[in-house]
Amino acid sequence: MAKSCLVSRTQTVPREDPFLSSYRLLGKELGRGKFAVVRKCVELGSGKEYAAKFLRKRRKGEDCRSNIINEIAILEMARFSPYVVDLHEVYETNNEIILVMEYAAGGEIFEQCVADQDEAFTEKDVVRLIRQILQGVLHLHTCNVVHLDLKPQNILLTSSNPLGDIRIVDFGLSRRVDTIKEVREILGTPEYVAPEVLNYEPISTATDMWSVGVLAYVMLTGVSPFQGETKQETFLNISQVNIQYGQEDFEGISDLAIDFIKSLLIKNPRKRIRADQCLKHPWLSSPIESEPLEEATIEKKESEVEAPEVTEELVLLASY
Ligand SMILES: Cc1cnc(Nc2ccc(CC#N)cc2)nc1Nc1cc(C2CC2)[nH]n1
Repeated sequence: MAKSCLVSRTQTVPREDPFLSSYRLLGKELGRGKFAVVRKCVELGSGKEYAAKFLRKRRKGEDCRSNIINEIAILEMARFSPYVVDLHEVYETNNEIILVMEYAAGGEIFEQCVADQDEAFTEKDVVRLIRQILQGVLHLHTCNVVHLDLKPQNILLTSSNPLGDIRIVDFGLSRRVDTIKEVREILGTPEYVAPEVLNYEPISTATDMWSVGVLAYVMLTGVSPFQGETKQETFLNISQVNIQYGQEDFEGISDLAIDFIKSLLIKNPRKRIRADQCLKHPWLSSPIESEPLEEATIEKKESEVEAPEVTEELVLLASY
C-alpha cells in the first residue's frame, strides 16, 4: 500500500496516486465485469462527475494490457461521434488501467426495456433512440470497427427522465474488422449474439446489425426474442432464427417497426441491411412518426479518422 499523506481533515490520499489526487470516488458502483469495475467519481478541480472504469491488466495469469490499449484506441477513434461515450483521461498503476469516461446519468436502457408499461419506451422513443444507436454504429463501421457486444446493458442514457440521448459503451470486445481472425470463442452475450458467431464463421459489421435488430425488438416489447430456458436453447433459437412477432407482444406497434427488425434478423449476414441503409428505412425516416430527421451522417469535426492501429504510442497514459 502506497504511503499516504494528510492533505486535509476530510481525506488523505496516497502521495503517489495521481488518480486519487485528481478524483474523489463516490459510493456508487455503476457496473462490474469479470475484470473491470466502474465507479462514479468527481473531478476535484472542476467538480464534474465522471465514470471511472478500473481494468485489471493481468487476467487468468495473462498480460491483457494490449486488450485495454485496444479499447482506448477505439474510444479515441470514436471521439467525434456524439453517441459514443467520451473518454476523458487515462491512468495506469502496476495492476490496473483506469479509464475516466463521460458520466451518463440515465443509466442503462435495459432498465426501461423491462419497466412497466407506463415507464417503458413508446415507439416514438425507440425510433429516436435506435436512430442515435445507428448513427453511433455507422461511425464505428465507417472506421472499420465492430462493437460485438451491443445489448441494452451497453447502451446508456444521458438522462432517463426526461428521456435524453444514448451513449454506446464497453468496447472491450470491439475489433477492427480487417484484423479479426476466425472467432475461436463465443464473443458477446448469448441473447444478442449473431448466428455466425455461434457457428464460428467470419464476423463483420453485419454481426453488429443483428444485435441492433435484437435491441429494437427488446426496446419495443420488453421481450428478449431468442431467450430460452438454457444457454443451449438460446443458441438453438438464434441458429434457427426461431422468432415470433406475437400479437400480444407487438400490440400497438407498427408494421414498419416489425419490417425493420425482420430486415436485420436474417441468418445470412450478407442479406442484413447495413447501418446507413437502416437510417433510410421508412420506420426511421418517416417524419410523421418522430421528430424531424437529424443528419444521418455524423459531421466529423476533423477529417474522417481511420481506426488507429493499436500501438502503445497512441495512448498518453498518466502512469505511475
Ligand atoms: C448511471 C449508470 C448506471 N449504470 C451504468 N452501467 C454501466 C453499463 C456498462 C458499463 C460497461 C462499460 N464500459 C459500465 C456501467 N452506467 C452508468 N453511467 C455511466 C457509465 C459510464 C461509463 C461507461 C463506463 N458512464 N456513465
